[in-house]
Amino acid sequence: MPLTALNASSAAAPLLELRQVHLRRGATQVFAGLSLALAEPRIGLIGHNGAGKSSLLRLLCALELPGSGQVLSQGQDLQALPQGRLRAQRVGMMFQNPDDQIVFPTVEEELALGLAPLGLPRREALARARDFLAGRGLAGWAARAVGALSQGQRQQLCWLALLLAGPRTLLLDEPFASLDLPGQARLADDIAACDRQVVVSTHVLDHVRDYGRVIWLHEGHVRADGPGREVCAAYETAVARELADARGARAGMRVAA
Ligand SMILES: Nc1ncnc2c1ncn2[C@@H]1O[C@H](COP(=O)(O)OP(=O)(O)OP(=O)(O)O)[C@@H](O)[C@H]1O
Repeated sequence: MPLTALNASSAAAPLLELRQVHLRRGATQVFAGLSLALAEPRIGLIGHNGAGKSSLLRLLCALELPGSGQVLSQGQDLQALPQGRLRAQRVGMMFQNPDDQIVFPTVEEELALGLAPLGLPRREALARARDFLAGRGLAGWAARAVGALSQGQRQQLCWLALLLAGPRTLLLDEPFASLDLPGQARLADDIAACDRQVVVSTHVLDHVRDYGRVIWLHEGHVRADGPGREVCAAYETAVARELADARGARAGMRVAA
């Protein structure tokens, strides 16, 4: 689906929506009444460590269930959708740690897993996986053992698996973290060319600065929400102020001592 169509359909119901969501993880109340409608084709998520970015992504693909409130996919409660095909076609996630995502021993098998919701015979799913790799100049990867890939290569595999599976919304949790510079550029190009909704959590603001929408989470609340350039600039200003205050406080303590 072209991005323009994504935009047009967003006028009806957002692809994903949180309504008054409360979420507790362990001893931490992560969200207390968070509401968000996610309709734009590209959305960035930024904020300090522990702000709630991963928790939000996990809610959006039903890996975490809210204590109260609702997570909706095109107006339907995500929890009420049967696990498997229907849910897999709506939303998929690329994890921060590839080892949380990869389950099969070889690259082609891992890629074929993403096609399982289509109900293809195993042989055909594997053939499609190989074709997909060949189309990206990676034919030699097909039979490679996942355990013999580097961290960055495993992260790349996770992205390829999600891309091949092709849900309507792709949730990417710090997807650039282990990639070398060419890998980061390739992923950025892939995201730019992708005809799906993509939500990216990152600490590298340049990866989302040009997005139409960036959400800055702070301690489980939305601190700013708007065009990427404005929200990233506001975040950078706040971080600079925090650093200056902390340095000032340390200098004050040294003078007092
Ligand atoms: N598995 C867990 N069990 C208990 N609490 C957790 C768990 N994972 C995260 N939390 C808590 O939930 C809160 C939000 O964490 P989350 O991982 O969503 O933040 P984040 O913004 O993705 O952080 P980072 O930038 O470090 O990845 C934090 O206070 C964290 O301590």
